[in-house]
Amino acid sequence: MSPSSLPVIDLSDFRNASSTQDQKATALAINQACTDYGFFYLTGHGIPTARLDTVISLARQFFALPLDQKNKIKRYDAGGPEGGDGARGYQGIGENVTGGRRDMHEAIDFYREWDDGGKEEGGGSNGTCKTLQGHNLWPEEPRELGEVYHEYIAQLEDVGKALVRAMGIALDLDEPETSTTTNDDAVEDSEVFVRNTERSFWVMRMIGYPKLSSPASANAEDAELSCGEHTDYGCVTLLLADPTPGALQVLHKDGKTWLNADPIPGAFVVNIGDMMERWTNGLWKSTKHRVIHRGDGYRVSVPFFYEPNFEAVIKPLKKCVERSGKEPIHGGSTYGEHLLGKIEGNFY
Ligand SMILES: N=C(N)NCCCC[C@H](N)C(=O)O
Ligand SMILES: O=C(O)CCC(=O)C(=O)O
Ligand SMILES: [Fe+2]
Repeated sequence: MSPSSLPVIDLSDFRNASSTQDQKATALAINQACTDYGFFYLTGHGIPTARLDTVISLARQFFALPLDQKNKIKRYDAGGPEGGDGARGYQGIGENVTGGRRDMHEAIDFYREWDDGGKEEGGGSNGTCKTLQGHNLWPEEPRELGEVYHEYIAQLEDVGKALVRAMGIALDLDEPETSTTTNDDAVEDSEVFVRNTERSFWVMRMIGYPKLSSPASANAEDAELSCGEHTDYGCVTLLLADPTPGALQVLHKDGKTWLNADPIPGAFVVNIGDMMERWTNGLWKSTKHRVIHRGDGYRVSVPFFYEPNFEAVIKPLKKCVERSGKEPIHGGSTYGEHLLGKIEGNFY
C-alpha cells in the first residue's frame, strides 16, 4: 500500500466556509477517514510550509548538540532543575518506555503551562499535580527555538480547534435521533469537543531518532524500536515529521498489516486519540502506530497533541452509544487521570 493511500483532508474550505452547511462536505470526509483508518493527512491548515521547515530544522540543531548541553534541561524527575516534579524536559535515548521496552529516541516534552490559579496550593482549574507541575524547560540553543515554538504552538491550537469543531459536525451530533431526551443530551451538540478543549492540556514532543542498528525483524521479541506500538491519549495529534520515508507505521483495521504513513510536504499526519475513541464509543478508533527508523539519516519529528482540558470528564456520547449498538465502552473519567496513568509507565 502506498503511503498516500491514507485519506487527505483539505481544511481550507472548512476554514473559509460561512455556514455549517458549507462545512458538511469536509465533515463527511473526516467521518469516513476516522471510521476507516483513524489516520489522515491534513492540508489547507493555514500554517506556512516555511514555518514547518523552521520547526524541524531547529529541532535538528538542538539534537545535534553535545549531550551535556542537552542535559542542561534534563527532565525534572531525571535529576533536572529544582522547583518541579514534572514530566517536562529533555529525555535521553532509551529513557522513554513503551509497552515496557526502551524506545530508541531522545525528546523534549513540553506541556501547557500548569494552571494553579497563581497560588502555591492549587486553586486553579488544575489543582495540584506532582507529575505535571513545573515549567517547561526551553533550550538556550538554538536561540530562536523558544520564540518560534511559542508562535507555532499558538498556530497549532487554532488548527486543533478547527479540527475538533469539524469532528463535532462530522458526527452530526445536532441531529435529533430518538425521542428519548434526557438532561445529558443537552451537552451533546456539535460543539462538545470545542467546549472540552477550551483549555486544551496540549503536549508537544520534539523527537530525535537515530538510525536503528538492530537488523531483527520488527516483530521479533528483542527488536529495537524507535517508538513501540501505542495509541495516543487524547483528541487529535498533529504530527510534523521530516521527509524520512518508512519510519512511521500505522496498523490497518485488519489488525495485521502495517501501513507506511510517509510525510507529504506541508501536510500534517493526523490521528485520533483515546478520548476521541471513548467519546464516539469506538465508532472512531485511536489507531495503533509505531516508529521503526532504519533509514540512513537522523530523523526528526514534532507531534503536537491537541487534548481535552485536564479536568474534562470524558464518557461515551449518548448518540454514539446508540449508533454503535454497543454498551458504553467506558464509565467516564477525566482526561487528566488517563494522562497521569500513561505518564506513570512512560519512563525508565
Ligand atoms: N502524549 C502522547 N500521546 N505521547 C505519545 C507517546 C507514545 C509513547 C509512550 N511511551 C507510550 O507508551 O504511550
Ligand atoms: O515520530 C513519529 O512519527 C510519531 C511519534 C508518535 O507516535 C508519538 O510520539 O506519539
Ligand atoms: Fe503516537
